[in-house]
Amino acid sequence: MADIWVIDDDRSVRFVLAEGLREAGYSVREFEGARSALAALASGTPSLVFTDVRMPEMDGLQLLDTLKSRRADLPVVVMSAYTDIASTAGAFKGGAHDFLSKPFDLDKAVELATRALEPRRREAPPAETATGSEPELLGEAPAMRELFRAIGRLSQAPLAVLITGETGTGKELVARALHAHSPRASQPFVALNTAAIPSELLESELFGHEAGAFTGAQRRHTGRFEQADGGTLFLDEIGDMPLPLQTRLLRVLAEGEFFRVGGRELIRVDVRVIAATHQDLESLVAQGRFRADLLHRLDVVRLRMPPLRERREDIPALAVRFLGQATAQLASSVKRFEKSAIARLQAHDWPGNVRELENLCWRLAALAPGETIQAGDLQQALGQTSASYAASSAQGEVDDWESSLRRWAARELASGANGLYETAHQRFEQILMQTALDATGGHRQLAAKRLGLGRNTLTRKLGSSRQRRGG
Ligand SMILES: Nc1ncnc2c1ncn2[C@@H]1O[C@H](COP(=O)(O)OP(=O)(O)OP(=O)(O)O)[C@@H](O)[C@H]1O
Repeated sequence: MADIWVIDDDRSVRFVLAEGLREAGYSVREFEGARSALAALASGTPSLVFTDVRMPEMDGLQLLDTLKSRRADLPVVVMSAYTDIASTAGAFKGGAHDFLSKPFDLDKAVELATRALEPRRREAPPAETATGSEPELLGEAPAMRELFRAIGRLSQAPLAVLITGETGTGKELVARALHAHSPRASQPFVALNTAAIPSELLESELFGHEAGAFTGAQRRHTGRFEQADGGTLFLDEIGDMPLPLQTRLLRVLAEGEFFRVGGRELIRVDVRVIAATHQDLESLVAQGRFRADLLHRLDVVRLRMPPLRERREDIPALAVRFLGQATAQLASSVKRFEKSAIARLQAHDWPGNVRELENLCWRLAALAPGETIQAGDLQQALGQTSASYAASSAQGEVDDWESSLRRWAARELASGANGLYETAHQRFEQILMQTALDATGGHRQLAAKRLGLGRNTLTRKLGSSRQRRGG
């Protein structure tokens, strides 16, 4: 009979789990710490281990390490109340069979044991240690805990992942977390928002172009695939990709090689692709707007981000975090939410999800008059943010670059950079001018008109921008 060991310093957890497993017909031994379990290894070996993480004498991840060094094929289930990605990924990295977040459902735990004791399937290859800064995904709701567990597990296998969810639910953050905890963590993470780039430029953004490949292509440009070589490419809003490009993408994903636009050199890359969408790709396939074979290739594993209104219990912690960050970064006076304000936030429906909440907190940090924020202070601000999200999905894009800019500025400031204004301003002008020129086929007068600039101003700005770039 399978012998299961349960290791936990918390007597009640140990008791409940052991009893549940015994009732299911397993023989169970209980240990209150890692040392006694290790000592018992001398006289017998378990078929499966459940271990807690935080225990006084030796922590569960260390125990996992020791157990794995002695019996690499022993399935170990790590249990913890700490379901942040660092813990779950730490467990999976250490070779855990699974991660059980506390408090757990006993039936689920028993079912997990049954599955763990089935003949072993092929496991993901061992991973290197992840490095780099970790995005902080907050969430205590069951769906988020489940998601963190999935991220921990998936980060070790280079599978394609499709992340679905409404705008602002954290899809990009999840993609970043998958990368940061993967063996590719020290390699680049490159993101491309398909919806934010004019379709005629998308191909060269993805695959790069040679100088002279088309009007406006003065010099060679490496595409995002090349930039992401060895790392992860995050393709956001994949449902907006034009069909011809879908065909090209599919081929590149299958073959791992491509030509730059206008190029003859075959480029080989090793890129893990993570795609995201707020659209229903199945219905796009049914309408003939998305290739079914591309969907299958991208959708090896699907992660669904719950909208914020489905996890209202997470709203207080998110709001407090965002308000704290915003006041710190704006160097404004410390502010806090009154209970009534938190209740008001929890009652709101958040069409713009976490991003809307984040934007609201920035607005409050900048504008709320007092040190405490009350329900009444929220009424107007909430009306404004939600109306803008509900009004049009295009607004989402505007907010998208605004929050990217904010993140960039905060990151630069945190790393001690100076002269941000000039750098950002130059990039801003350059991007606007180049995009307008591309959209008008290089016609300066028309581009100037579309931007609302005089032709001479545009020419002057283009000249100084070229000079700066040494062109
Ligand atoms: N669980 C979370 N914890 C902390 N911050 C979060 C969380 N989810 C989202 N955010 C924050 O909310 C904002 C929006 O997240 P993100 O850009 O990842 O959403 P998205 O789903 O990719 O949006 P879109 O579909 O519009 O591109 C970001 O600033 C992100 O940091």
